[in-house]
Amino acid sequence: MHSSIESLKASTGEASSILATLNSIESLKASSKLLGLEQYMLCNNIEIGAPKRNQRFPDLRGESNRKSVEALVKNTGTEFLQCGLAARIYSDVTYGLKEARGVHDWRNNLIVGAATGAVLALTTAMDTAACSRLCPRVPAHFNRSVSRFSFSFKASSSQASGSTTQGDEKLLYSGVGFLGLGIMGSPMAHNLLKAGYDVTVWSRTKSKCDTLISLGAQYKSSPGEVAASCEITFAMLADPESAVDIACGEHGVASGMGPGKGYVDVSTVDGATSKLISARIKSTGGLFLEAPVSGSKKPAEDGKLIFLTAGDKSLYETASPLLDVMGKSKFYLGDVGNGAAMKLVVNMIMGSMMASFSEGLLLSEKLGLDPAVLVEVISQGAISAPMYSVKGPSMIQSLYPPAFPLKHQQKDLRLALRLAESVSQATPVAAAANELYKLAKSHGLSDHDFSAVIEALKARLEQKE
Ligand SMILES: NC(=O)C1=CN([C@@H]2O[C@H](COP(=O)(O)OP(=O)(O)OC[C@H]3O[C@@H](n4cnc5c(N)ncnc54)[C@H](OP(=O)(O)O)[C@@H]3O)[C@@H](O)[C@H]2O)C=CC1
Ligand SMILES: O=CCCC(=O)O
Repeated sequence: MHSSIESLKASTGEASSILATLNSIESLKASSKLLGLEQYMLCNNIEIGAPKRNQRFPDLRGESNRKSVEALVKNTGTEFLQCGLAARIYSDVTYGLKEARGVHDWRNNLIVGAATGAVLALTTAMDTAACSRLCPRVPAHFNRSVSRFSFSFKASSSQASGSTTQGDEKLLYSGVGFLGLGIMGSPMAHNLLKAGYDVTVWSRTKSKCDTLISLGAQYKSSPGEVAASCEITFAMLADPESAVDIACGEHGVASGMGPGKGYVDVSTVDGATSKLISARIKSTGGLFLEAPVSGSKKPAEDGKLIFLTAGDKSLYETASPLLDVMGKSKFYLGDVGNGAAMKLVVNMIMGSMMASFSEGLLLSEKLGLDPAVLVEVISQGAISAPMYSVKGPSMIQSLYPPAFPLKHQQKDLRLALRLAESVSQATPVAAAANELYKLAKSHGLSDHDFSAVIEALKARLEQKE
């Protein structure tokens, strides 16, 4: 009788200790869910666990910049929170067990270890499910999820061994295509590669792909093949003609598109061209986003472009992490055509500014003023713009290394003037500037930087003298 009472007491003690443990687990589950931290991070594309292989140690690769420092702070914060959560679970369950059982022995340690692991696994699984519900348009492999802790270790070991085998990391990357590796396309694709994405490239001139291939990019022999092998394909092409040809022509992007795929055209074209491409892409079941960029060669290299996007909002959301790798900001402007229009208005202003600046530099010289001092004066006043400080010194030396080719600036002015005409607005300043760029082209300056427009003015002045 006595022994059965003792064994009943013992089993009651065990039961209450298990109950206390379960209560601790429940309260911790609730508090971690209330915090919602992991879910917030997932839905905002903040890395959970260790950074991706190719994103680690940017300072060692000489790529340290504002973004890498931010990423470092975010990752450190995340890992700090995860450690904090584990520590709290451990201490709460230890306390609960000790209170319930009145002793602290190896059994407590065993139960505490199991409970901590179980709660972390459970909250991870619940967060993943919740985020899938909250972010339904983000494809599964963009969700940094599954077993984060085991992933962290796998990522670490692949970094440590320097292996190019991606293993589970492949789950996290989407195949990203990039077409058109000119002045802008090359650094943009390079930044995607550096960020760890699985990039496939194509350019009309195959040799333009060589550097990126040597850095790990894949190559396909047509735009259609790139689109077929990638979930999202970007294109950075010269003008409306090449943009249409590459998207809709034989072996073009559309031939490789289909449901679940997206095409993002970052070239500067007019709205009508963009709409035509959009219709063709959408006829395949794919999604389309126009996303012309503000910013030139250096911002492209630094990942500081400004995206002016319009089109399928869901593609905008899916592509956002990629845009964030290549740019410092992005605007979503609604229907296809609005991104193109915004870009053309911006470049119309820029073309006129550069023509006016050129006129001022030549006039200051003629008046016996030092144009270098003019550049300095401008840089300190209300009309200061980075463009004047960056281009002014080389213009004074008659040097025009191409960052933004003059032929593209003239193309943008031509398209902007047509756009203004479509709404019956007079644009006399832009029209005059356009004439100067046309003149510069006729002097063989198409492939020089657009600041070479000053040479057209010089030629005109010489003619008059
Ligand atoms: N440079 C700048 O500062 C900026 C440019 N832009 C815009 O970005 C786009 C690209 O500019 P950028 O990189 O400077 O120009 P580039 O002239 O350096 O590159 C143009 C790209 O288009 C490709 N291309 C040209 N014609 C054809 C064709 N018929 N068929 C297939 N491909 C073709 C070229 O291929 P390949 O070389 O392989 O032959 C190259 O990859 C333009 O629309 C421009 O207006 C926008 C913002 C800034
Ligand atoms: O389209 C070219 C834009 C260049 C720039 O924004 O500096």
